[in-house]
Amino acid sequence: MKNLWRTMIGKAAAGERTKNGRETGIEVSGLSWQPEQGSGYILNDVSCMFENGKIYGIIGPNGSGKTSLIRNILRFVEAEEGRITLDSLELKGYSRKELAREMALVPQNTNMETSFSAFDIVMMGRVPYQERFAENSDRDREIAEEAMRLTDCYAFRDKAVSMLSGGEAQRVVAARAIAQDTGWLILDEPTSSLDVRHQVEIMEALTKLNREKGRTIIAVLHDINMASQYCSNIVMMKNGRIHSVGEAGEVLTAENLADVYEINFDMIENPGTGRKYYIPYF
Ligand SMILES: Nc1ncnc2c1ncn2[C@@H]1O[C@H](COP(=O)(O)OP(=O)(O)OP(=O)(O)O)[C@@H](O)[C@H]1O
Repeated sequence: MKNLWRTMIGKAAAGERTKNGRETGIEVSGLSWQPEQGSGYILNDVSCMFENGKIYGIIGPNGSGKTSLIRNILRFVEAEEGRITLDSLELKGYSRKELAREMALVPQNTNMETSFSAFDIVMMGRVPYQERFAENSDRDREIAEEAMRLTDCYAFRDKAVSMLSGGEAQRVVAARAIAQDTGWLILDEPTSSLDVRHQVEIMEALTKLNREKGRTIIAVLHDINMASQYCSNIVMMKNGRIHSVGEAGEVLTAENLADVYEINFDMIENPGTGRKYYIPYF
C-alpha cells in the first residue's frame, strides 16, 4: 500500500505536501549518534530539513560529522536519539528495497577490485526495480546508458572497473546512482578524485537532474566554491553539530567560514551571476 501511494504522489516539488497533507522532504530532528554505547557522540542534537527539489551542500572541516549524517539518513547506522523522516514517515518504516528506490548514494570511497565492467556496475543501479534473477530489460539498459553519457563514462563501458583510474571509477559510481532513478541523490565528496573539467561536468549533470527531472541532491563537498556555485542550500557542520543552515548566500559568509574552518577568507562576487567565491588565507 505504502509503495502504491508513493508511486501516486511521485516526486514532489519543494514545499509540496503529499496527498495526506504531510510535509515532503527529509527531516532530521534532534539526532545524536554514537558508534557504540559509551563511545562518545559523533553527532550532537542535529536538526535540519532537506526539502524536495533543492540542491544541498553539506560542508564542514574533516571529522565534523558530514559522512556520519548521511550514513544516518541512508540508515547504514541508526541513532538511539532523535529521528529521521522521509515525507513525514519514519525511515525505520521503510524496507531496504523501498529505501533503495527513494535514495541513491555515491560513496566517498570508490575502490572497486572486481572484474565487472563499468556497464555491469551501472546496471546494478537497476536492481531495486528487478525481480530476483530477472534479465535486464531494454528500458534498464537505456537508463544505464543515459546515466553513463551524463557522467562521461560511456566510452569505457566495457572496461573492467579494476582497470579504471580513480576519477573514472568515481564517474561510474555516479552513473550507477543516477541509474537507480531515485528522487534523492546523496553524494559523499563526488568530485574528490576528478580533474577540474570532470568536477564541473558532474556538478552540471547534477544541476540538470535537479532542474529537468526534479531530483533532490545532497552532496558533501569540500570545495566551498563548488558549493557556492551549484548549491541552493547549505548545511554547515562543526564538531558534530549544525553550525548554520539555510540558503547558500546566507550561510556562505566569510564570518561563518572563518568560524568553522579557523582560517581567514576573502570573498569576491561574480557580478554576472551574483555567486560568491572565497579565497582562504592565514
Ligand atoms: N563507526 C565509527 N566508529 C568510530 N568513530 C567514527 C565512526 N564513524 C565516524 N567516526 C568518527 O567520527 C568523526 C566524524 O566522522 P565523519 O566521517 O562523519 O566526518 P566527516 O565530516 O565526513 O569528515 P571528512 O571530511 O574527513 O570526510 C571522525 O572523528 C571519525 O573518526
